[in-house]
Amino acid sequence: MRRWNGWGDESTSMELPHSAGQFLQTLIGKGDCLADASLQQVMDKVPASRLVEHKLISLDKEQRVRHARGQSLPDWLAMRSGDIQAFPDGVCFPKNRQEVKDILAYAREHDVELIPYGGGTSVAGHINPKVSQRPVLTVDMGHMNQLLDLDTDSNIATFGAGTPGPMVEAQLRAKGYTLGHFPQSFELSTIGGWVASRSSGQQSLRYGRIEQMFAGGSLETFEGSMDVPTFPASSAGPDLRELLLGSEGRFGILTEIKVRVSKLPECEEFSVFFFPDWQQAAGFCKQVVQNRIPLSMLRVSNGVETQTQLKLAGHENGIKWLERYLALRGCKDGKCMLTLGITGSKLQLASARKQLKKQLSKFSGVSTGKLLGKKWQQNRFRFPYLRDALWQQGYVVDTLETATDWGNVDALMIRMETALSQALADEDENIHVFTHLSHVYGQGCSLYTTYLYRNGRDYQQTLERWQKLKHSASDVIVKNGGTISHQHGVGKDHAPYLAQEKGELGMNVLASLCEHFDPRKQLNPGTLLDD
Ligand SMILES: Cc1cc2nc3c(=O)[nH]c(=O)nc-3n(C[C@H](O)[C@H](O)[C@H](O)COP(=O)(O)OP(=O)(O)OC[C@H]3O[C@@H](n4cnc5c(N)ncnc54)[C@H](O)[C@@H]3O)c2cc1C
Repeated sequence: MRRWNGWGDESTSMELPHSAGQFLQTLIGKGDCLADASLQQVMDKVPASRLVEHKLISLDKEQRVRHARGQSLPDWLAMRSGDIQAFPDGVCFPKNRQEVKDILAYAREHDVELIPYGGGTSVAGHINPKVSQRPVLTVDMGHMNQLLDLDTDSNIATFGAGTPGPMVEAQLRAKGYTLGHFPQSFELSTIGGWVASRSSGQQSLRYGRIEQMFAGGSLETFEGSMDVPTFPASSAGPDLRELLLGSEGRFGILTEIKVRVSKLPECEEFSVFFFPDWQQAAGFCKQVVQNRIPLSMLRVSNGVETQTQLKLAGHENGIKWLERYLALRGCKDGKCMLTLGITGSKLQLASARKQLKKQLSKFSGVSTGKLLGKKWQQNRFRFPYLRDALWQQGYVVDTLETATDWGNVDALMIRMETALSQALADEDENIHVFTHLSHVYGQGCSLYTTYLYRNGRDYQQTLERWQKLKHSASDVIVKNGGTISHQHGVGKDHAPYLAQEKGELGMNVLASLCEHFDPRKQLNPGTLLDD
C-alpha cells in the first residue's frame, strides 16, 4: 500500500547507516524528530464536500486526504503535521476518454475546479488544491493505465495517460520494447505526468527527454478535443506537441500519449569511476558528450556529494579500503565520483568502452570495476526512501535543480551552494549542501543540488527555514543564467520565478493560451502561472 504521508510503498524502507548519522551530526548538529499526525486525525479535519454528486466522483475522506498533496518538502511537512490547508472536495477515476469528457461537462455545468492528477509525485506543488470559493475535483488518471497500441513498423506506442512507469516498461518489455524513461520517481509517476511536466529520465543521454519521446496524443479541453498526430518530422508551422509538453494541467486533460519506443537493448552496464577533482570530472563529461561517445547516462558528484555518498553506503570497512586504493591512484580529498551507463549492442558497448578509456586517462579517471555500478543500478529507485530515514533522525532533505551552459556550470553551482549554505546564518544553523551534474548536453548540463538541515522547534519553523532556503537558491538560479527547472516543472512553487525566464511577452502568451482553453480558470489554477 502506498504511504499516505511520505514516499513510496509501506513495505519498503531504507536505513540511515550509523556512520552517516554521525557524519551529519558533526556537520549540522543533532536533529530532533517532530511528531507525526495519524491518517485518522487528518481525515477528521476534512470538511464536508461542496460537490454535487456524480456517479464518477468519490467523496471518500481518505481519498481526499491522499490526493491533497504531492511530494515537495512543504507537502511532506503538511502531511506529517496534518496541517493541510485545502483538500479536494472529491476525486474521480475516469476509465476512458468519454468519462473525461463527462467530467469536463460536469465541471463546466457546476463551476468546479479540476486538478488533473497522474502519480502525484510533483515536487513543486503542481497538484495541491488552493483554498477556493469553488469546489475542487481531482481527476486521478490512474485507471487509464494500458498500452493501447504498439505500431512495430514505426516504433510508436500509445498509452492511457495514467500509466505509471513500471506498467509502461512491463507492457513494452513483454513485446521486446522499451521507452527508456526512468525518472527517479519511476515507481509512481505516470506517462501523462511526464509529458505535462516535461520530465527527464536517468538515461536521457541515450533515449532523450520526454519531449524527444513524445510523438503526439489527445487532450480533452473545455473547448473540445485536440488530437496531435504523429509525424517523424514536420515543417508545418509551430509544433502543437509543444503546447502539451509542460502544460501542467492548465489546458486540458491528456488522455492518450503516443511515444517513440526502441527495441530492448542487447546489453547495458553501469560503472563507477573516480576523478581527483571536480575540474577533471566535469571536463571529462563535457568531452565525452561533445565527442558523442554513445553513453546512456553520466552523473558526476562534486566533492561533498561524493563524500556524503560514501558515508551513506554504510560498509565502513569496504569504503576504507576503496579510499586507500583511490588515494594511491591520486584521488584523495575532493575526489569526485562519476556514474556512467552504456546501453546498446555488444559491438556498441565495446566501441564506447574503447573511446572512454582514452578520455579517462586524459582526465586521470580511475575505474572501480563493475560492483559499485551494479549497486547503483539495484538501488536507483530506492534513494527517495532515505527522506523518511533522515526525518526519523530530525533532519530534513530537499533538492533543487536547474540547467545552464557549460561556461556557467561552475559559477552557478558555487552561487547556489553559497546561497543555501548562508540562508539560515541568522539562526546559526548549518546546512549540508552538495551537487551533482547529470543530463549532459553538448551545450551544457543540469545541476542537481541536495540540501539537508535540522528540523525547527516545530513544523512552522521547519517550513519557514525551507522558504528561506528555497527562495535564496531560486533567486540565484534565475538571476545567474539557470532555468528555474530542468525537470521538475513549474507547479506553484516555481511560478513566482517564471517571469524572469520567459519575459513579459512570453508570460502574456502563456496567459492567453490558458484563457483560450479555460476562460473561467477552472483547470489547475495557480499552477504554472501565478494567477
Ligand atoms: C522522489 C522523486 C524523484 C523524482 N525524480 C524525477 C526525475 O528523475 N526526473 C523528473 O523529471 N522528475 C522527477 N521527479 C518529479 C516528478 O516525478 C515528475 O515531475 C513527474 O513527471 C510527475 O509525474 P506524475 O505522474 O506524478 O504527475 P503529477 O505529479 O500527478 O502531476 C504533475 C503535473 O502534471 C499534470 N498532469 C498529470 N497528469 C496529467 C494528465 N493526464 N493530463 C493533464 N495534466 C496532467 C498535473 O496537473 C500537474 O500539473 C521526482 C519526484 C520525486 C518525488
